[in-house]
Amino acid sequence: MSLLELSNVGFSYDRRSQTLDDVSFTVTEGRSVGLVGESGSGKSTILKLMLGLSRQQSGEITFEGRPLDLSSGAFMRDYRRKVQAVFQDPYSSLDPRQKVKSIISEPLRSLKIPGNHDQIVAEALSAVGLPEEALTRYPHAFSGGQRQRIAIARAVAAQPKLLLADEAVSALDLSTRILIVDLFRKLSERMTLVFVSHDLGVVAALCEEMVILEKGQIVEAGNTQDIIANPRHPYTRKLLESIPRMPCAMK
Ligand SMILES: Nc1ncnc2c1ncn2[C@@H]1O[C@H](COP(=O)(O)OP(=O)(O)OP(=O)(O)O)[C@@H](O)[C@H]1O
Repeated sequence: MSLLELSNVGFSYDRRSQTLDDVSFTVTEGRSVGLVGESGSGKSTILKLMLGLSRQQSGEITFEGRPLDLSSGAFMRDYRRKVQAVFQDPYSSLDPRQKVKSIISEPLRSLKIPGNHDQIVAEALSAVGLPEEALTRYPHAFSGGQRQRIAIARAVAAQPKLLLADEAVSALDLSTRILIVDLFRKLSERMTLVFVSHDLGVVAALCEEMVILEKGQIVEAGNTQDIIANPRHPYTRKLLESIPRMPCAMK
């Protein structure tokens, strides 16, 4: 079943240059998708549109068959519950004045999610592999990798259907990156993952499908193994040649 679908999406920040041009792809429920491209190719812009933070100038984005209705508070509340995101920088994405328990439970409060929040937070913490003692500490007491685990726990606490990750392992050192990629892989068994990265190696190790973006246009999309085995576009071949060796070994 199609969970999220972009159809002929066009977007420009200044109307002089086209940031996204006729972008179409489908995120199928249960199938992890990697969005790959070099810096400036438009990956974060796609994510921004997917999150409803900006509106495309042409084309359509649908979730569960319904167009995103950014003007409807009720639609967006429901959407935010179902679609959560993790970003690149685990240092700036967590409020330093709040304890971990409050950080992870924030979406539960703001989205008015019913149930025992303490229990939901404990489950989210355990899902990301952090001990219970973490709840009473502040973000500064944690390493970059642990902070990213806290950000992931916050994103999964509301049990979203779709988890969007924007360069979520790029700021981490290599050994930590491998552990966090592994965590995303485990989570992708429970929810659909869209993983944005400039690193095709990480995406190839993690995602069942890939969308390759060059200068705001999709140049290739499909099953990851097929694309790796038989890249059709020169840009895909170029990205494949630049794969660092270690992330490939994670498979
Ligand atoms: N707020 C903005 N205002 C104007 N132009 C922008 C803005 N944000 C991004 N851009 C431009 O849009 C293009 C796509 O940027 P985007 O951040 O989506 O790419 P990206 O593939 O995610 O790159 P990176 O990995 O470096 O973030 C770039 O040319 C960028 O300079």
